[in-house]
Amino acid sequence: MKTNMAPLLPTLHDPSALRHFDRAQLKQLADEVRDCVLDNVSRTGGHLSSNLGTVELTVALHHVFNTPHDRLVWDVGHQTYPHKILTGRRERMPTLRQLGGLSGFPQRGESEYDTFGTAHSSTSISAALGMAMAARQKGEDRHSVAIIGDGALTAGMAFEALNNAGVCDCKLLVILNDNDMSISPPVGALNRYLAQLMSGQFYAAAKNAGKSVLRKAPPLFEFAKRFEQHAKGMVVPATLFEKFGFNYVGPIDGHDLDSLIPTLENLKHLEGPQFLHVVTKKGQGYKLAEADPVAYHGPGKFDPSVGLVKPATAPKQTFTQVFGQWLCDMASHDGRLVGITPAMREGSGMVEFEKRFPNRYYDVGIAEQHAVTFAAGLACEGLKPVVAIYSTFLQRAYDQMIHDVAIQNLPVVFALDRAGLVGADGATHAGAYDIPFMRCIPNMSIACPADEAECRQLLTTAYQQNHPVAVRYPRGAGAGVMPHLTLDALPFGKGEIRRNGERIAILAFGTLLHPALQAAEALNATVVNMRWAKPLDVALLLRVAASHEAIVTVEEGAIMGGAGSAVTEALNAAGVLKPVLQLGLPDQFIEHGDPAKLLALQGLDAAGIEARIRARFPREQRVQSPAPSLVQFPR
Ligand SMILES: Cc1ncc(C[n+]2csc(CCOP(=O)(O)OP(=O)(O)O)c2C)c(N)n1
Ligand SMILES: CC(=O)[C@@H](O)[C@H](O)COP(=O)(O)O
Ligand SMILES: [Mg+2]
Repeated sequence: MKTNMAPLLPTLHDPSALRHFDRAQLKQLADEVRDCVLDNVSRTGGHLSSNLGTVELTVALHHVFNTPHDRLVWDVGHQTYPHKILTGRRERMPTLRQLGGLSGFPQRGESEYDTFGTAHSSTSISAALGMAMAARQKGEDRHSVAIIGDGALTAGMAFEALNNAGVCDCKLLVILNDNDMSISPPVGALNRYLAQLMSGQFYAAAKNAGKSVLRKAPPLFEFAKRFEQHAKGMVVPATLFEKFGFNYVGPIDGHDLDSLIPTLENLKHLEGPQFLHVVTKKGQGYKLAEADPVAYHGPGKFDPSVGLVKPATAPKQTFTQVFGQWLCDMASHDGRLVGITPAMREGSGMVEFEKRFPNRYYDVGIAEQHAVTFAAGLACEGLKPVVAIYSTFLQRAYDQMIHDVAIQNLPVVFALDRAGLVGADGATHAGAYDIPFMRCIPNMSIACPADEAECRQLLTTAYQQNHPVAVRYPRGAGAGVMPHLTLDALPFGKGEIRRNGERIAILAFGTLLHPALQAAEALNATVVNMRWAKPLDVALLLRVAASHEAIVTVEEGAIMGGAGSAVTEALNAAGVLKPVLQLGLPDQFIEHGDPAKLLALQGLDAAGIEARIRARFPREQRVQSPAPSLVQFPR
């Protein structure tokens, strides 16, 4: 709805003013916020369709609640651009997800309105419950509101929190933002249940019961009656959430401020845990995103008047695509293969696999822990599960990896996408820790392909093993070494010398082999493509160590406990005294920005690797090995 009123956003520096806006002003404000989201995301790229869907909800929340005193906890946080725009960050929106700019997610350090840092899903109810109980314990009068999507609600963690919250006496409101979408169409029994809640049949059966429940809460009953008359919203009891101990209200139209605002106002005055079911549309207000919310979930830059267009020249093949093709080829070859994704079908390159092998494809929802144990069960019965999972999301399933897969030594392949820095999503999504956290697990192996061709070969090698193996590869494209479409493997646990030089041997794990090779040209160093962080090719390492003055290890992962640490451990164990320079990601979180720039800032591009080696091992000085008397080796 466009009006002739002067724009409201430019003079709105925090949400306190909008608390006094009338309904017409709030509607105008929502329109302005939506335009602002579309305009900015089309210039920066980012999570578009989820944000277009939360505009009215955000306006209503900041209108009704006394933020930041009242706590809004957004789940995932990829839908918080309207919240950022309304909380003093509108002018910084052009910097979104860029180096030094606004984060794409809530961050406590960015604004006092960002009450809880997020980006991994399904944490909001736990965090909001913690805040609500803290308020109670401290005698503070405040509301805590968790806003969680229907996709995020599929995670076990969300249900752990509901289970706890339902018996807690505190001011907690959980808002389910139900747009009937995850990144891809939602899956599972919960989705079916939510669809039932929405169905006329359920509503008809529940309406009378709803009235009797609501009579105990007169103001809510009054507006419920009004909604019925106007057929705008409805109030029904819902067995599942009520059985968890919540007072369930909804479903209501999450784009209708006339429904949202009085509902929230009334809920504010009810005692005990409250659950509001709000129905929204992903992409609301931008026709192209409404029609294709998957494509507009996280687009790059685009012209809003045209929409997303196919690039004129085919872009370089990504590691994700290499994996997707390999998965289909291996599935054609071996009927035992099953593919599992925890809600990341597109991001993990499994769209084609689902089409071609629907009975061997499992999207288990945002449920990484379940995905891994489910794979273990499949493997017990002789199937060959491939779990495609982002490195950062595997963190959720650490115990499952140890307890259910590794201890039982089950042949599960982990296709670990987004290993290393991911760029615009920042620290929460960086695949920085997988080598350290997997390397210490007995029975696990870890392959680190240096390019696309090796990625395919090492996936085959991993698949041939009779124990768990992870193959880690980064976001996007690599050196452009395209695979042959055969299913040939590389030797298990073996590296290769890629360049013979003198003095310094650079041991590269993964795609940083290529900048390492460039650096080595200038240094005349030896370069080894190690390929495996575990098992380490110790024979090759010792051979190289014997013929060089110093070792440099390079990896796109945390230095502490990483592949470089494996090298120093192996040298120590063999009683070899050799200086080792470990290059990788430092002991700090690396924020969002262009991935190449971020790597350069960490000294992990060719120039940085060369400079750091020169600084540590100047050519004019002969490299000294550590004094043997200082080190005791066990016999
Ligand atoms: C633990 C975890 N797994 C996977 C993801 C990737 N992810 C981000 S948003 C999303 C879908 C969320 O759906 P929903 O909560 O319904 O929000 P919507 O985008 O529909 O608003 C997924 C799977 C994540 N952020 N965290
Ligand atoms: C919010 C979230 O977790 C996802 O949407 C993520 O941003 C996707 O990342 P990719 O673009 O690397 O698939
Ligand atoms: Mg959703």
